[in-house]
Amino acid sequence: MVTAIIGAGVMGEAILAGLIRAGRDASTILVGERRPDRGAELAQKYGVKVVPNVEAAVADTVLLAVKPQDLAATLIDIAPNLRAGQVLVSVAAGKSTAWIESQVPAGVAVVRAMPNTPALVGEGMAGLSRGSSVTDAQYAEAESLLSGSGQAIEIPEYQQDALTAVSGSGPAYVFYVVEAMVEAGVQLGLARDVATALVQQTLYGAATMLRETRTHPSVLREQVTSPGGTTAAALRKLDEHGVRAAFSSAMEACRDRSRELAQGS
Ligand SMILES: NC(=O)C1=CN([C@@H]2O[C@H](COP(=O)(O)OP(=O)(O)OC[C@H]3O[C@@H](n4cnc5c(N)ncnc54)[C@H](O)[C@@H]3O)[C@@H](O)[C@H]2O)C=CC1
Ligand SMILES: O=C(O)[C@@H]1CCC=N1
Repeated sequence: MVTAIIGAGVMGEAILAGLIRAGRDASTILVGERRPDRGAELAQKYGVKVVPNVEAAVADTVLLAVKPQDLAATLIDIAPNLRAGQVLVSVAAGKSTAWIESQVPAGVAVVRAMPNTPALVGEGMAGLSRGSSVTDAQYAEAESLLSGSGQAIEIPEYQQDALTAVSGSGPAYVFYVVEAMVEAGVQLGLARDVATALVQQTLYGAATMLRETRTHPSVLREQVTSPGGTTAAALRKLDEHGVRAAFSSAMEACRDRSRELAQGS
């Protein structure tokens, strides 16, 4: 079974790294990347073969990791080389299976997936949705592309825009919060490297508590919050600045942008 990754930028590399980490033989992976220097970099780093995207398109399973705005042109390029029975997995934000199916030969099994960048370190979270003609075996093959780099769940396609707002874009919100905490620590007089180390380990520890205790986050937050203490003073300020409401409206904007991308803009 040969797997191809067409578009090997941030996300394409994250999935490629996951496949290699999961034990997939590099000789069974083709990369179709239009930037020659980027292709050469990945060939050297992972031992995969880099080929023109039209050649990559003949693989048993083809993962498309180009920008949503580049997907139509990419499908026009590769459609003549696709055939019924192949599995085509797209990670392009907003792009529906129905639309992709309309661009490729009948019988190609289309799966829409929304991964995230922690896939690069084996801790990704991906949501997958089947198109109109995907067998269980074909779905399992698509899932194996993503599960090598973290967790993968199946969701109804109408929920893909919401999932994008939570886990697809979610790492960016976390990194944004980290930046804000480090800057605030520096403002409070800590050296930048000290503030960075404190924030990183705090994030890692809190994430590990969430995963290992399986306790509701509000309970974990209360454990930190002594009555009349320091944390209560900080949380009151976060509420005063509307941080919860800001997350709600940011994630609605993310969902809406995913819907707009479906229309091609
Ligand atoms: N970056 C992220 O956190 C996530 C991105 N995605 C989706 O993944 C896709 C890729 O995003 P990124 O990796 O961030 O973009 P990127 O810009 O880093 O990578 C896209 C790559 O595709 C290549 N490319 C474009 N057209 C091509 C073609 N016709 N043939 C061969 N190569 C071609 C580009 O040279 C580039 O290397 C997007 O559709 C995005 O919606 C999904 C989940 C998370
Ligand atoms: O920002 C974007 O459009 C992509 C999709 C999800 C994460 N990054």
